[in-house]
Amino acid sequence: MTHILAIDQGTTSSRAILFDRDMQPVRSAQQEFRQHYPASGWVEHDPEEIWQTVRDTCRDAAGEIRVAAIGITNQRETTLVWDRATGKPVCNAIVWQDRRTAEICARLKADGHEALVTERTGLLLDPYFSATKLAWILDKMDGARARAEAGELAFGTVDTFLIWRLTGGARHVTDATNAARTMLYDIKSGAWDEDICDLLNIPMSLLPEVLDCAADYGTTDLLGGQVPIMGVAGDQQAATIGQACFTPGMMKSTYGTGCFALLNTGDEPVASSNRLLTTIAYQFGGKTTYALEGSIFIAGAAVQWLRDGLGIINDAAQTGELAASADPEQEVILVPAFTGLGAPYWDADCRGAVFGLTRGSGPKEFARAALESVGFQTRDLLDAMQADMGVQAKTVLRVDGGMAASDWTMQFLADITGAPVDRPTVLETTALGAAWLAGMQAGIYPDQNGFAQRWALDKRFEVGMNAATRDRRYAAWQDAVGRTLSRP
Ligand SMILES: Nc1ncnc2c1ncn2[C@@H]1O[C@H](COP(=O)(O)OP(=O)(O)O)[C@@H](O)[C@H]1O
Ligand SMILES: O=P(O)(O)OC[C@H](O)CO
Repeated sequence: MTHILAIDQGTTSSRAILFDRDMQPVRSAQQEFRQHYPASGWVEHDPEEIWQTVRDTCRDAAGEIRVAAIGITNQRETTLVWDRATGKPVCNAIVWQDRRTAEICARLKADGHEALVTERTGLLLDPYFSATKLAWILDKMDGARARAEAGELAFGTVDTFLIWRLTGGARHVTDATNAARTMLYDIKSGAWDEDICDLLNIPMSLLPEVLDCAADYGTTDLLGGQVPIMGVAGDQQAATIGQACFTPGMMKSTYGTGCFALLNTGDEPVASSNRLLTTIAYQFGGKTTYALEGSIFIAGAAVQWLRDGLGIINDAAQTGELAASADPEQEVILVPAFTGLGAPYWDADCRGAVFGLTRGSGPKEFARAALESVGFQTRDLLDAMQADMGVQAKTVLRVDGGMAASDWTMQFLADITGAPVDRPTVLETTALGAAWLAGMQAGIYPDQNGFAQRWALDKRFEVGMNAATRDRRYAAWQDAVGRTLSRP
């Protein structure tokens, strides 16, 4: 038995990818599931659909092959609460993109609590993170608080929920990277924070045990026999691992529904002065490595909007060609604040805007504006990282995720950031990271150095745009954002 199964439970789909002894993906299965938008700014997933799609894709990907170990990576922050006796969720999962707790966050900020939260968790007081979503569930779901106080309920991010289901309720666990995204976890001491739990009235009995990224997470009979779960990391941290960003100063950016850039900062957490997040990159053998993270809520989702909202493309892959044929004289700018803006603005209330429209603006210009918005937003993050870290930040950017397949977008990214962009041969780095954690723990895959040496370049995008054009275009973006923010 030398195959490793990686579960990648993402925002729009669940994937299972089988890796062979040489860490090559050999089989995969993917299922999309429904997005529920019950009110403006609300986003939910049905936990049973998450579970069913994971279960089915795992069985499809594994087929008859006997799996040595399972690694799990997942959309982070998304919040679930379930009954310990029945495993039944008390309500839909509240997704990371959901802004329903903006008011709770505003109130906590007004009461002066943000400094403590940031000091302990490395995060900002924003609805993005699990803590206020969990508080909302306890407050709003009938009887939830009483049941929580009686010890009947369990909280978890998606990894925890999946492990609970996979192990038949035997394990209530998470890993340090997922814990770091709850806004309830002290990333320096490595423990749940009593003060923040008190502040939000969250009983600590709800919280899972926190383990290293490579550890014993229990076993599952899902694939027949008993298969151990041996690796867990939030998807952006798994991508950081999969991109082998193990040295301080190395940085990756993943382009899926959203975009998340992580810069390895080594053994010490770096507090950001530029509204980035301080987070855990990974934890091995009880030793924590930290990262600075910039989180953008809308990247590939802007392309989905071109397809599903505007109907100007049938397939994401058409966008690059359309953008390439856009009128070079027009400079349409899309600020895709569909669910507010993330780093470095953290404006939950603003909504998207388009600038620079003329009578000649059409699908091509919209397509280009959507792809460019991803580059502009990444530049915002890299500038913030540079300001926090000095010159170290503007090294090469390693990219991955579905949208990294777009050459046009990656070239614009290099042009507008002024830094080369490296795309590896394996774009499924998130799943690779999870597979490596499990395979390494199982003694099948190489150690950290051996794994890093296997990273292989597909294509480097060199900077092509001249500095004057770059500065002018970026200034136009900053102006457009300034006019979009709810509190300029
Ligand atoms: N060739 C492409 N050009 C532009 N965008 C693309 C391309 N291929 C995929 N995408 C976008 O990438 C996203 C899918 O990436 P993926 O990593 O699967 O996302 P997630 O894990 O968030 O579901 C979608 O939003 C899609 O619109
Ligand atoms: O599902 P993705 O790949 O868009 O990632 C979601 C992130 O983990 C949210 O923080």
